[in-house]
Amino acid sequence: MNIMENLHKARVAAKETNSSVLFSEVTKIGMLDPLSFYQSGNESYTGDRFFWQDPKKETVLVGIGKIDVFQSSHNQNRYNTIEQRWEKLIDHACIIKNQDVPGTGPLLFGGFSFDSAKNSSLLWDQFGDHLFYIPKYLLSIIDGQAYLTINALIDHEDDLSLLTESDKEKDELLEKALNYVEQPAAQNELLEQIEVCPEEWKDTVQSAINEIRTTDLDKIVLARETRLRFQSDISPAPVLNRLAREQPTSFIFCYESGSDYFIGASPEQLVKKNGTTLSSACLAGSIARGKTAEEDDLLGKTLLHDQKNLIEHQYVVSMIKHAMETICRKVSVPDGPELMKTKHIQHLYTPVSGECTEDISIFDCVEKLHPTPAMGGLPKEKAVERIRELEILERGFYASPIGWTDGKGNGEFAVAIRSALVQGNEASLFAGCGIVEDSEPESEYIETAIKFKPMLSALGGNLHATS
Ligand SMILES: C=C(O[C@H]1C=CC=C(C(=O)O)[C@@H]1O)C(=O)O
Ligand SMILES: [Mg+2]
Repeated sequence: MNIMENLHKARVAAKETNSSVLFSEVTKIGMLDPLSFYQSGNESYTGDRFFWQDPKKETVLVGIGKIDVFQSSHNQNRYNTIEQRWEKLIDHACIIKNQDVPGTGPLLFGGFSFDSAKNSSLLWDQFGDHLFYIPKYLLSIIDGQAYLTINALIDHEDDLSLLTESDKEKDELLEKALNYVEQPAAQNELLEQIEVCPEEWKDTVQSAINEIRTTDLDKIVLARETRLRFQSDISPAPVLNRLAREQPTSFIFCYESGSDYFIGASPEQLVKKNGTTLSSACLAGSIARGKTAEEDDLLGKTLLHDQKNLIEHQYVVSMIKHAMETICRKVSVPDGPELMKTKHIQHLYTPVSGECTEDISIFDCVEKLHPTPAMGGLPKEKAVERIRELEILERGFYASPIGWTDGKGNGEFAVAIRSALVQGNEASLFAGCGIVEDSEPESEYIETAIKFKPMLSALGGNLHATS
């Protein structure tokens, strides 16, 4: 069946179902630099793009344009609402592809705010409670092979020549990407760097420690903000470039919405779903990198045996293991943590895997897992409630699930830490840390200062002021 026949079929289906039908066509293409493709949308699609790269670079996704948006400022039942809307579209979708490769074809990309019960502020007004969109053009590089998807929503009255135009535009974007010559990024002077209320933050940490010692609260993650102001607007591509270079083992993401974008390099996976195979990661407990290999090694060994950090980590392992057991037939967790090292910091890390039952969706997994005690605390509800009351910043999408799912329900979500919200020439950076009984405000403060470094470095901020 050729494309026109398929489109015709989609239009008939739209009439029958009395709703728009998702049309998706995938083509295998030659290798393309994902950042060049991202840049090819500079002129026409700023505000409507996303970038995603997993640590192993098995899945690299670039979305340009959007054909449908799932967004709300407030929603009690957000995971289920999105899942149902996506399933309904997929059920009637008209998908043309030769091979069933995860991450190609119809795809929903986006994220949630940390806490849907927190009143949303002006800072995050472009994102809301949750924001997902289906890209118009999607470049997927899956296990080293590139694919280009065109998506469209077809109504029964649509003029099908619209798609011929999209096809032409796709070729123009590809052509631009292939000929893209990277210019050296112009120097963007940092004018101001403000740490938001550091002393108050330390006081809050101290009162949280007291609360942990005297109540049933075991752990709470408290975050703080650093605000940067530059001479001129901060473009996403050079920042992505630096993140990809400096944090190659992290999830690199950028999510544009209108005039703002949310960008980061997170070392933490929330969940990956491939068929019924699930994986998740426990990442909590931190120490600095050493200046020499010996010092680094010593710091790593210290972390692996430090009681405070092991307890901080163990709360995360127990919760994730338990959450996975509610949706999986089988869950595997190694006996003890290993080290995960990134450029600026090392963490205790325990991977978790499992086989879920057929009826479980990736949104069910996200709902069960978010927020883990690496982002919220323990007990979960109490910790989230206290974060809502104690923190002066608005987390928005910071420390929240961000990622993708495809038409088969495969997908992956990372936890959006080591991240910044960029608005014109300003950026808000966020970093938090797990407070437990034996925490000390000053060392937790230093830990958050280290966690700002990946974004400070990628944006060109001043590293010395916070180290
Ligand atoms: C909340 C953050 O880090 C979490 C992830 C790894 C280690 C953490 C810690 O040791 O406190 C945090 O739980 C952040 O980077 O903003
Ligand atoms: Mg910590």
